[in-house]
Amino acid sequence: MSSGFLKRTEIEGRGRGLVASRPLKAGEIVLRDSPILLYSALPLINQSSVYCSNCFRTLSSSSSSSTSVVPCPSCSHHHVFCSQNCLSAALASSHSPWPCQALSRLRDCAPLLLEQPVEQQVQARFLVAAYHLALYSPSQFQILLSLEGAPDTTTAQFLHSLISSLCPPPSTLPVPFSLELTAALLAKDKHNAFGLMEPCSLHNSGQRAVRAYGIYPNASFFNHDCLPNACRFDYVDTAPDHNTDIIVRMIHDVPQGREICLSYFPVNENYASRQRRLMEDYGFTCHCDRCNVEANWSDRENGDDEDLVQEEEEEEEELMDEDDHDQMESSKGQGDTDFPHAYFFLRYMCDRENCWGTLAPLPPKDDGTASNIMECNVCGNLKDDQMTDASGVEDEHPMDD
Ligand SMILES: C[S@@+](CC[C@H](N)C(=O)[O-])C[C@H]1O[C@@H](n2cnc3c(N)ncnc32)[C@H](O)[C@@H]1O
Repeated sequence: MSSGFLKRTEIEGRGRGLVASRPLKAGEIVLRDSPILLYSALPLINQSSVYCSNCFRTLSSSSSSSTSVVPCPSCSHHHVFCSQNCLSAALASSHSPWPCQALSRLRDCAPLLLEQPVEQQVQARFLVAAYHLALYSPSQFQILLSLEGAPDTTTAQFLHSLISSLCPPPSTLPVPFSLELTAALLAKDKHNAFGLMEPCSLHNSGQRAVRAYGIYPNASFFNHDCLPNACRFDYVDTAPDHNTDIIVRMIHDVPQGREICLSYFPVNENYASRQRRLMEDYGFTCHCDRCNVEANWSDRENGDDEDLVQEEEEEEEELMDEDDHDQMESSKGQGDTDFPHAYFFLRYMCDRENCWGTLAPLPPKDDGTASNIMECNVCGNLKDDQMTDASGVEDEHPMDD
């Protein structure tokens, strides 16, 4: 991929990545990407459908309980749509006869699958969607196969045998249906899927679930950094069209040639939790600047002293606690180059309770000056950037160069 903003290149120890083709400004939109594949993140059987099965918009509470919701004529309440248009679009693509029947068979004839954690049921949904993509758009299926992710046939065995016995893809599949292919697909999904979150208002606790997952052909090349310089936004419920596109905006200025990275999860997690997650979910050890600093913190501050961690406190421990913040404060005195994240947290982390979203400025104004309005990529909150003056001129800060 090469655009006016980003160039794809090989990066030592990280595979392919995206670097700035020219100096990039805070707030600039560097990528707008449409999914090649979208699938629900809900269990196979869920009583009340909250989202349209085509566009994944939230069904309004009035429409979800009334006749204005349009059900699939074959599987009825299992797949409902926000409009006749969405139903027609789905019947001609993602919810055509084979995926509709395959999901029905998995729901009705695989009691063992329904006993598995939701994660595995969602993987079954992904496989149906991926095999359907092979039938429906072989070229996009090839793009999916070209993404990063090494197959693991052991973990794929259970789902592969279910699909081959209950709902094998039609013989017109352009690639041989095999355990190896199923394993490869699951690996692509694990390393590359982006979650489209449910609306913030559904949960006050800050624990937001994912409503759907998408595979985005260009955004899949962003590598991870625990102090990202860009973040992604989605507007599933508010965008008038292409509502499942994701938009990546710069958090702050970066020079030409700098790698552009996202954080694969909220930036407030502590070192031990981040490293665990990156290894388990993405198969790598992070050596970013923030990790290099935090690797030298004591075990206690990093949250990996098992004697101190009670089972029931685990979730809380995964977030940065007061000790971490004390470490930040003391390290800050050693110079900003040793510890840029105190500045990052202050300026770019949403301060709304339990949000933990990242803030990026709105796109620059027409005359090129930076916007002083910051938008949170989780709760959508807009706030004035205290560190940009009214004319859009920013304070000098350590993350620009
Ligand atoms: C979404 S893909 C990113 C693009 C990928 N590098 C590629 O070549 O297609 C995620 C995978 O990239 C690699 N990766 C991402 N960030 C990394 C980092 N900071 N250090 C090492 N590897 C990284 C890991 O293999 C991870 O599973």
